[in-house]
Amino acid sequence: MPSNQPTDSIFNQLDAFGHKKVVFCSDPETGLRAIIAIHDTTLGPALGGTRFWAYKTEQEALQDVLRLSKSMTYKSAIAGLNLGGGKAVIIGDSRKDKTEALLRKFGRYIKNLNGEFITAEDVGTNPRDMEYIRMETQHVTGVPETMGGSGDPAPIAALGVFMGIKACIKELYGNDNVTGKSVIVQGIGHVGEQLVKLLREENAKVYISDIDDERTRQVSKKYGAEAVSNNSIFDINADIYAPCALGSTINTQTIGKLQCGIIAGSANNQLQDEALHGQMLLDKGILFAPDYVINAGGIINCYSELMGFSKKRTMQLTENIYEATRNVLRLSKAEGISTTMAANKIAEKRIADIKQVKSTY
Ligand SMILES: NC(=O)c1ccc[n+]([C@@H]2O[C@H](COP(=O)([O-])OP(=O)(O)OC[C@H]3O[C@@H](n4cnc5c(N)ncnc54)[C@H](O)[C@@H]3O)[C@@H](O)[C@H]2O)c1
Repeated sequence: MPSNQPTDSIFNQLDAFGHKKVVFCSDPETGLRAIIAIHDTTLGPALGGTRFWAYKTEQEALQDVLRLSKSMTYKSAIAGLNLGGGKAVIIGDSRKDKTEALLRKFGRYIKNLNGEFITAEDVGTNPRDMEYIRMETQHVTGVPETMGGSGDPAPIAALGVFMGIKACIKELYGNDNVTGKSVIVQGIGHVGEQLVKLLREENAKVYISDIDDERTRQVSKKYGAEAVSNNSIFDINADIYAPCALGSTINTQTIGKLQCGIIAGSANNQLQDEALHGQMLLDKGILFAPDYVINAGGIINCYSELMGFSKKRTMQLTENIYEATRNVLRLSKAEGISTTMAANKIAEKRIADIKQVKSTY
């Protein structure tokens, strides 16, 4: 690394994360400002969602897309998919700045990558948005069922998280029964709401919190979940904390407050510092289901769509998250390492093995 570069130099950041390619998309006419990050394509094309978010700074957007795309590499690897890792962020307020022209222009940028990057929904985007992108490029999944796609991946993502929760319960309690367990679901958007539904169907006690008060009221009423304020969630004595909003909610401050035995949710990059906070959770005896292991249902849905969608196969692959989580927990226990380190080891081994396979022509 050149020594005369500031530590926040873009190139230094790319080197630190090990990215293959990062594309900056700027189109003043539509207002598009986006970053597409392709982390690794050893296992296949880089697939990852497009997040539409009002980042405070460009630096924050870059950090997010670099972190998220790297975890997509690991997510697909551990789920056994033939996909690499990528992600995109569009900078803006999804409720105000989203237009057909902006999304289609973004689609043109994806088209120019010739299949090296394939996208899908993420926070701030939905199947309708994918439909616009689809008008410009075929390299998009999660398009509506009416257009031959698999639709919203959120229910499958929630099923995967539910399987991860069950695997953790099995580890702590000896059986994987959710009934009677108490769960805090933070963020009741596309995935969070579906998770609340699955938990309530098996009679878990569910607490919910969201920055959107109206939505909290609706979901609370619909499923019989108890609404709590976002400020007080770490004061609640629940068995499980399921972060389903944005990343970095697990940090030195919140770990100090957490009273649960299990953390398992859908949000990407839940640990503010993977090594430090993974170890802190291990030391405190909190079982952490690595986010990218248990939230792989969404990517599995997208992968199925690329392979010719089969609901049955998608469900089977998603249910396998139970066993994938169990494998991570076993390795963590056997080697006395954090669950994130254990998951990374399993994912990195698969990538290294397949790189070796692909070295022969
Ligand atoms: N949608 C998928 O298929 C999928 C798949 C895998 C992982 N994920 C991840 O799961 C998380 C949720 O995804 P989603 O599709 O449900 O997004 P979403 O935008 O539908 O929902 C996010 C919810 O979190 C709420 N929220 C935002 N900040 C909050 C805060 N500080 N505290 C409490 N609530 C807050 C929002 O109001 C919203 O209701 C994201 O991190 C996403 O990357 C989603």
